[in-house]
Amino acid sequence: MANLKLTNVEKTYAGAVNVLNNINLDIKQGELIVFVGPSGCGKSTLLRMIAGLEKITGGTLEIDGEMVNDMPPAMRGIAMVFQSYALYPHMTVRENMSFALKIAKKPQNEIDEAVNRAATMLQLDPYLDRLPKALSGGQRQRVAIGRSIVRDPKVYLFDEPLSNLDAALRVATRIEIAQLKEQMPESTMIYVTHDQVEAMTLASRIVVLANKGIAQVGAPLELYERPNSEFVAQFIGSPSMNLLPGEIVGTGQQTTIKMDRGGTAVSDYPTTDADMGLKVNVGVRPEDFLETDGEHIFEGKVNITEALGEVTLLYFEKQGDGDAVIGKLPGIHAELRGKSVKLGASPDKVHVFHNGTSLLYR
Ligand SMILES: Nc1ncnc2c1ncn2[C@@H]1O[C@H](COP(=O)(O)OP(=O)(O)OP(=O)(O)O)[C@@H](O)[C@H]1O
Repeated sequence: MANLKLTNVEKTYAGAVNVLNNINLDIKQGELIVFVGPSGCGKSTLLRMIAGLEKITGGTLEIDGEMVNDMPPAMRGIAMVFQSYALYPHMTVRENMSFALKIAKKPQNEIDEAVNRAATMLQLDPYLDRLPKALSGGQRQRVAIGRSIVRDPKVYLFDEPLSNLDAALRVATRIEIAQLKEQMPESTMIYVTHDQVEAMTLASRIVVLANKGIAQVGAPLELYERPNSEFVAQFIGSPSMNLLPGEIVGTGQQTTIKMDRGGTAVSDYPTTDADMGLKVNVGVRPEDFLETDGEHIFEGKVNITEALGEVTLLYFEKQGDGDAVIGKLPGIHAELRGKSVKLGASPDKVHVFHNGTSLLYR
């Protein structure tokens, strides 16, 4: 099992298309690292460079201290699970899972043992003699994962493994992957996804990629609670964090912000005298808004309500050229539609950004 170290990794595709720069990342044995970011930011490119399927055009990749930039994929001890499963259609589940070990000329008893162990881990025992076409999408993906487990790789790479599954199967398979990780605490995994919930629930650390580089790396709740920029703040969490313009009018351990559209926000972000008058964006997650009669951060008319059962989403009438504000209140609040509502938030839930950067990370 393995530690990975990426130092100043860079990717420029043929034709001088530069897609990644200055990627510095230490991945420790046993971590499950999730790469997230907008479409086209280079998540798959980075994963494929680690796998050896794509040339690293600058910087170094080390696995357990050894530079592997020019090492062929098969020598890296890496197994990759693809979104498309890539199973052999004419082979049974057992044959699919045995294939790599057969090619490596392992003794039959060793192959059987590895396949049976992986099948049990993935609850595939009843399907070992079936062909892939006789399996559900979730079962096929489990076979694809099983095929990598039998090889006992140093590093598992997952490229959006659940994106071909329907919503219910996604959840079930996500939980299976979490359980699998628990059964293999020593294994290092890197996982690419578009799905927020997968990133939040599976990752030991999330790497947010944007603008050809790493925007922030941290534990899921660290990114949720202390995003370093408006970009990360709005990328992590759904619906996105609201950003509302204002000006700093009080500094110290707590910061007071006069909101451009009326009201006042108080944040636990500390500031100094030098910050007086600074133009900022106040960030509040929809779920952190509280209805208030007192001092409000935002006041607006509710255009639409969406009752999801446990919560109601409030979509406010758009004000100025900013994004429409969204609130998420516990319970059912259809009665708020068309009403004017005042919202506040606890100071520990009020984020403050200047020029896109969090005041905590200046
Ligand atoms: N072979 C290639 N030649 C040139 N450019 C490429 C090549 N492959 C990918 N790119 C470009 O590199 C960038 C990153 O692509 P990549 O597939 O890594 O992004 P991604 O974050 O995985 O995207 P998505 O979330 O949409 O899958 C894109 O702008 C893409 O057009």
